Amino acid sequence: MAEASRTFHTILLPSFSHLHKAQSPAGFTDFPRKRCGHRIVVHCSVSTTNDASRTKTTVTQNMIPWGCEIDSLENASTLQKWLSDSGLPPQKMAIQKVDVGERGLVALKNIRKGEKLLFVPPSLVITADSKWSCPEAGEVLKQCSVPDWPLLATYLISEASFEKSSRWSNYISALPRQPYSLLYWTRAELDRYLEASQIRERAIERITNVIGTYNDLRLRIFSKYPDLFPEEVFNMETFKWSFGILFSRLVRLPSMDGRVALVPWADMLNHSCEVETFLDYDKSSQGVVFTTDRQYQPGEQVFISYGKKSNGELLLSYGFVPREGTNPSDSVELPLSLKKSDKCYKEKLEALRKYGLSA
Ligand SMILES: C[S@@+](CC[C@H](N)C(=O)[O-])C[C@H]1O[C@@H](n2cnc3c(N)ncnc32)[C@H](O)[C@@H]1O
Repeated sequence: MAEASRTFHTILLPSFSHLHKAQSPAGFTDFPRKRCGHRIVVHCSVSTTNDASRTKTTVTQNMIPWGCEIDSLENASTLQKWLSDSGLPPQKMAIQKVDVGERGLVALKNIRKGEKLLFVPPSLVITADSKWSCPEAGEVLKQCSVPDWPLLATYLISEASFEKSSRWSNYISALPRQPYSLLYWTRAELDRYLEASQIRERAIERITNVIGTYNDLRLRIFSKYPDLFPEEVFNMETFKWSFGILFSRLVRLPSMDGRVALVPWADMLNHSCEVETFLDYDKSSQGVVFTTDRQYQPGEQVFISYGKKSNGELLLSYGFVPREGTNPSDSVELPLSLKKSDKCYKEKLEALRKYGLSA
């Protein structure tokens, strides 16, 4: 979440361009053309065919056959049980329906200001080094030096397609089937609702980047290994989903050298503009934690900060806008231009520089 989406531009695009140059990556052809069995296949057509090695699920266009409704608690208790069975220590919070953000973490007990909460162990955190249910697919991406963002997007789809045989199945079942994201907005909606906003251009750029990233992966990798990356599973629709999940849930952990990670449980925390605390890896307790900057009574929703972002930036990455007048970090970008032919060019330039602006 916090700050992670900024890295999409700075990390993904420059390093991904090297994939273009890598016509024949080292070891590229050495991988066995092996099929990873028992995965769900996403069909965007009406079909009822059965295949011995794969469970085929027919879905209507634009529907992802995993996850749950964004406002549903249907898989929340299974997620909580799986997390505690897998090493999450007893928590002072639980997933509940909330007024701000559909689902969120709510205090079960008194929580003091300055208390460390969560303690999600590294074994429950998804990073670019997580083990693949289909190790051959992971090997191919690593050999091709695919950067973290597209690697994680592909990993998430791959694990989702393995359903119960993936170790993350309880986590993925509790993820929204369609995250709130500008990636799902049509061009007409962007033009209409973001008409006067700089965010419109950034949203179009982001959508273009996601489409470009998927097309690059398809061209350079998926088409060469169709058994590992079948198009019924790895397609534009599933990538829109996985990037929507990453934009709205990925965190950058400063104490882990800025690594990006999906942190189950911690990613149920919603954002408040009033709160200053954020998630990080705590070396002493060896888990992802945050330290409360206020006290909470039982029944109160607990928040973190996704960063000091404007309403537009929150909409761009997380698909929501805080209530009007509640975001002290809100700002708008005003493009300024100064012509050299302007009679007061020097004075205006000086005035701009004084406030840290350039012409
Ligand atoms: C990291 S997830 C938090 C958990 C999420 N509410 C859920 O049910 O899965 C981030 C998403 O939560 C929602 N969200 C977080 N903070 C919010 C807020 N202050 N107001 C409205 N929605 C919020 C947005 O949909 C955002 O994309």
